[in-house]
Amino acid sequence: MQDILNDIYTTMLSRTDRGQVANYIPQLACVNPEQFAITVALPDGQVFSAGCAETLFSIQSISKVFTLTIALGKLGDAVWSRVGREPSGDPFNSIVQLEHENGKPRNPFINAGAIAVVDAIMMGHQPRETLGEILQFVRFLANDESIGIDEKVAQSELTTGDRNAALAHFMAAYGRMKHPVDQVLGTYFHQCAISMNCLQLAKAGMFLVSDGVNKHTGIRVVSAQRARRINSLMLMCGHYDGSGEFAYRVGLPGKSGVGGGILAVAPGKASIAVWSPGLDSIGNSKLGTEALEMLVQHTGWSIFGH
Ligand SMILES: NC(=O)CC[C@H](N)C(=O)O
Repeated sequence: MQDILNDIYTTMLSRTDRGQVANYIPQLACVNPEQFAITVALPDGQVFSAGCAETLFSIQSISKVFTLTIALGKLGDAVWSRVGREPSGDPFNSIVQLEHENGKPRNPFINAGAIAVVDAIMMGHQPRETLGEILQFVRFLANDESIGIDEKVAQSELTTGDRNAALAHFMAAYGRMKHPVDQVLGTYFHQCAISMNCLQLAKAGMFLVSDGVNKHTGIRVVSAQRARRINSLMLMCGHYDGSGEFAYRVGLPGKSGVGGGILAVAPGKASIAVWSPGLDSIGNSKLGTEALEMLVQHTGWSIFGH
């Protein structure tokens, strides 16, 4: 495995077109696009990495996997009265479907859906408490108490977050927000600003590899059925309007973020985190996707076969 990762790393180093860093969040625009990291965590406890796997980055929308998991734990199937489970085929920050579909977001991974999920898990609490809960859950998943929030990134998004504010207010107009919009948005921006490295992220994904049990800690996080369902949502919706392309090229459940990270799950085999800040036109990590494509070619881990 180490040889495969070294090979991927060397290939990625040679790439000249690395995509564009997200520039609509000024703090993310400052990140050096030359960086690349990959970590593969196996259920037997082995962890392999190449590149700067200990460098922290903004997990952004990857956090939506963790908040969905919390929401399912708190609300069970009632989550699905707040968000749907279908791919949107539209960009992550799109508003168009909301008007046609009664203010109900298509899925929990587009921005509107993730904002609705945060509103659902707040349950009358203040943003600080909800954020504490999210952070605690991520630390528990990764078995790492050092994980925190990059306040600069959160503030940067807060001051440029008109688009997300529009989504939240639009949903509120349909009576779909139970908490003040500014509180929900503040919580959402901070959850997206969680900083992790590839090592931590791969470990946090372990519970989705082995039917809901994190084999590194031996703790059951969710039921096997729930893990399977989260994986299928990641496969269908985790890369927005690029989900079909990602399934075609990589064939694994995956969730991307505009910080350039991707968490991918090879059920029964491995949890994989990749990071390269440059994005493709859809907002998914360009080299991250390429690296995962190489990895499945070498390992045969695609859920669709070799
Ligand atoms: N795709 C993403 O990672 C988007 C998350 C980002 N925080 C936003 O709301 O725009």
